[in-house]
Amino acid sequence: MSPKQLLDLAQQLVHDVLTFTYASDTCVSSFFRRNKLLGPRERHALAETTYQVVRQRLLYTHLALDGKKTTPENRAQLERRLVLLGWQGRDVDLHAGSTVDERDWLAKMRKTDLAALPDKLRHNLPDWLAQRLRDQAGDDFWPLVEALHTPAPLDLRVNALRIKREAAIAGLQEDGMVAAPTPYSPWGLRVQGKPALNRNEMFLRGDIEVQDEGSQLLALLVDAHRGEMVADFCAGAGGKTLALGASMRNTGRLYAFDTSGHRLAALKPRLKRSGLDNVYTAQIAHERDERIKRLQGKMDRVLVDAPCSGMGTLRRNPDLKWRQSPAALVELAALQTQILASAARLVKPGGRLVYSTCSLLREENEAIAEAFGSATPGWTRLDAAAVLEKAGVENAADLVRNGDLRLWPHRHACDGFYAAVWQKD
Ligand SMILES: C[S@@+](CC[C@H](N)C(=O)[O-])C[C@H]1O[C@@H](n2cnc3c(N)ncnc32)[C@H](O)[C@@H]1O
Repeated sequence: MSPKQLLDLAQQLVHDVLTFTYASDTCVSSFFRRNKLLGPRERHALAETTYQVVRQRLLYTHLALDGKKTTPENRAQLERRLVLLGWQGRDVDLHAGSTVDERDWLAKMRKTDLAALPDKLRHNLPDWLAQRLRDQAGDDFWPLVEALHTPAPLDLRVNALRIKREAAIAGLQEDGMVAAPTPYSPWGLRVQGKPALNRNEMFLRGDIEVQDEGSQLLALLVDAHRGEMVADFCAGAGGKTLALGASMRNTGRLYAFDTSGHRLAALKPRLKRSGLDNVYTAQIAHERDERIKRLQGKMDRVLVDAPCSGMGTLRRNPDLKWRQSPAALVELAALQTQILASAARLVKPGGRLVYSTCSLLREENEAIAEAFGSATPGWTRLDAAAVLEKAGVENAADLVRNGDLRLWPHRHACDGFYAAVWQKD
C-alpha cells in the first residue's frame, strides 16, 4: 500500500470514529475487517493515529481550523489535518503521503506554544469531566491529564497455576520480548512496546494473560482461597475471574455472572487456555435474578466489578470522555447501588465483599460505598492496605486513600481503579 493510500485510509477511519456512534475499538476492528490487506505495521499506524486524534480532539480541531467552527464544507479538510497532526506511523510515510503545502502547515503547527493556549485545549476534556477530575486530583490534575494522554503499556498476569514470574520473563525473552515485574502485583509483568501475543506459545498455553496491573490488584483484594465459594458478579469477559480462579488453585467453586451473554462468551476461550475448571458462567437477566437468590448467604467472597463510566481507562479508551455524560453518571450510580445491594446478599457471615470500578469519579466510587455502608447494617469496612499486604502486595499503603484502593494512571502507571472492601459480621 502506498503512503498516500495509507493516509487516505487513516482519514476514513478518523471520520468513522469521530461520529462516536460506536466505541472507537469497535470502529477500528470493523474497519480492519473491511480492509483485509492491511499489514500489522499499517494497522498499528492507523489505530494509534486514530486514538491520538480522539485524545487530543479539541486541540487538534482548533489547530486544524485555526479556531473556526466545524462545518459540512470544511469537514474533509479538518479530518485530513487531524490525521497529519496525530500521525503515529512512520515519518517516511507521512512525508511521502502528504503534499508540500501540508508539510509546511504541519511544521508551523508543531511550533505552536501549547502552554499559551487556554486550559480546555491543553486538557482536552469536556467541562463536566475536567471539573470532576480537578476536584478529585487537586494539584495532581495536570500530571493526571498528561498520563491520560499517554497510551497504556502492555501488562500481563502470569498464571500462577502454571508458571513462575521469572520463568515467564525468560520465556518471553526467548520470543524477543522484554518484560519486567510490575511494581505492585506479585503476578504482573510489564512488557516493552506492544508486541502481538496471539501467536505466542506461552499465551496460547494459558501461562500468561493480558491484564492491567490495576485489575490484578482488585483480584488480590478479593484474596480468594482454595476450596472457597466465590462469585464474580459482573464478570464480563472474565479478566478478574481468571485471576480469582488461579488464586483458588482451581478448587472450590467460582461463579461468573453477567447480564451480557456476548461478554461471557468472550470468557470461554480464555477459560479454556487458563486450564481452570472450577468456573461456572451464568448469564443473568438482572441483579435480582432467581439464580442469584438461591445462592444467598453462601459465598466466602463476592466481587462486584460494577458497570461504570470507565474514566480510569481513558489511556485505552479515549473516546469514553466524549461518549459519557453527567446524565449517564446518574443512571450508572442507580445501577451500581442496586447491583451492590443484591450482590451483598450472597456473602456469608465472615465473608468478604469487594466493590470496584475503573472510574476516577467520586460519585461512582466513595459515594456508592458510603451509601451502601449507611443503608446496610451488619458490615465492617476493611482497610484495603492491610488486605493487600496480607495478599503479598508490597508498599500497599501507596495504593490506598482513606482506607479504599485508589489507583491513578499518573501515580501508579496503571488504569484508574477504585475499590472498597467489607467483611460481613
Ligand atoms: C466493568 S465491567 C466488568 C469487567 C470484568 N470484571 C473484567 O474484569 O473483565 C462491568 C460488567 O457488568 C455487567 N453488568 C451490567 N449490568 C449488570 C447487572 N445488572 N448485573 C450483573 N452484571 C451487569 C456488564 O455487562 C459488564 O460486563
